[in-house]
Amino acid sequence: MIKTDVDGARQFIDDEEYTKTYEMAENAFRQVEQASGPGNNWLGWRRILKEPNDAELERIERHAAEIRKNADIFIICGIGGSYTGAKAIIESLTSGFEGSGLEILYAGHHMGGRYLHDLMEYLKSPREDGEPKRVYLNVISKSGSTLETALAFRTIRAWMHEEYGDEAKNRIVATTGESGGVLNNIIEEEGYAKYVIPGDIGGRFSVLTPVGLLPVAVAGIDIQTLYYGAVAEYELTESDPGKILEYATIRYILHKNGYALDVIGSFEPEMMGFAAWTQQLLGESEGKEGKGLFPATASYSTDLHSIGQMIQQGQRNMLETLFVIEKPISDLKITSMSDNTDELGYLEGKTFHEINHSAQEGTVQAHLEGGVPVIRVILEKLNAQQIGRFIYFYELMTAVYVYMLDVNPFNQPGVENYKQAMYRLLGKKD
Ligand SMILES: O=P(O)(O)OC[C@H]1O[C@H](O)[C@H](O)[C@@H](O)[C@@H]1O
Repeated sequence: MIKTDVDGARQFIDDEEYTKTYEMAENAFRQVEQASGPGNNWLGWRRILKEPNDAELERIERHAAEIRKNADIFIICGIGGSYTGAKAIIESLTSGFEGSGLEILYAGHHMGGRYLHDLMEYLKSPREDGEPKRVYLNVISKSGSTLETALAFRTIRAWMHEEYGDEAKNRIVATTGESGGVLNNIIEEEGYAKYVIPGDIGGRFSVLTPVGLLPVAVAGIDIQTLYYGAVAEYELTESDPGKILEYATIRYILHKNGYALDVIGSFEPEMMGFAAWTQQLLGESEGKEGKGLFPATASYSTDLHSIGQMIQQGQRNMLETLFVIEKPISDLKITSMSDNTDELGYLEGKTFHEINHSAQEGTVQAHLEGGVPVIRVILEKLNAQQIGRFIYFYELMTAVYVYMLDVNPFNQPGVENYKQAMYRLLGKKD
């Protein structure tokens, strides 16, 4: 179960307003449950947990094991919902310092030429033993036409075909919509392996489809445990959505009362990928029709030394969401020393977890005193099961809360505007 601690936000909310608004949250949940709200053909993220596709999970596991055996580098080529979730899971559950074994790299998430140039140089450079690097590529795009992803894919696959010849087609895997889109034409022509993103699941809700599951399995994470964690949270919240409704109610009231920003962060750097994932999930879902809380992110305690000042004493229009991990991720202790020149002797014997926890508690106290409502979303442990639960928890909370705003959570019409202007400048026909 994902737990929440909303005491730090409730003190900013009137009881009567809370009770009245909670009924709205119940109605919004019913809209999700009965598929009766706007965008009701985009609820596949619930369907896949109600009826898990074990055959697909097994296919992904088999394929990932083969890639892990043969690859030096696995490139995740996608943007937005087509990479944020996989990146968040991988960063939360694997160490960044493995140093050997399979390396996971990212492409197609921006159009910086230097990054892609340097990535290509790195791919082309030999391994330490002088052998060429064995590169695998997973291009992920629901529409199959997103420019950032398509350009990086063109660059990398052209090189892979040159480098590996016919073998390239066994090293390139495509994850896209069932049909249509340029990517499907390429897959057909080249014979790449394909995974389908179901038509009723939008990008930012797609992490528990092959979009996220294949890269995560390639990273060595147990996707069965992850997936069934989400299933367990789905089942729990179907019969008891109380925590979700409480959270959505509070967010709705704060929004209505003029709050403009939700600063989403964690004292665990491992959770910052999820701050980015949540940022897209909430931002593209609620930021329409002049509504929505801007989802900002803050990484603690790092950012206490920069925007912490603003959170404490800037304009009073922000709430804060903290992702908390209850059980220590590490038991690393403060180093004992014979002298106390650095004056840190008073911390000897304590773990970093204890100190980080005190920093968190102190920050929450200070922010509450400074007038910032704080919501804590709590995972018991940092493991695949809890991460699966966390993903569904946020997907459902987002849908419920955005229905309360009387907004369709599942489209993103505003994203098209920059694309049209950009394509005009680039001289794209039609
Ligand atoms: O998977 P794709 O079709 O390439 O889309 C990738 C991303 O870009 C779009 O512009 C949307 O704003 C996002 O919601 C989406 O996740």
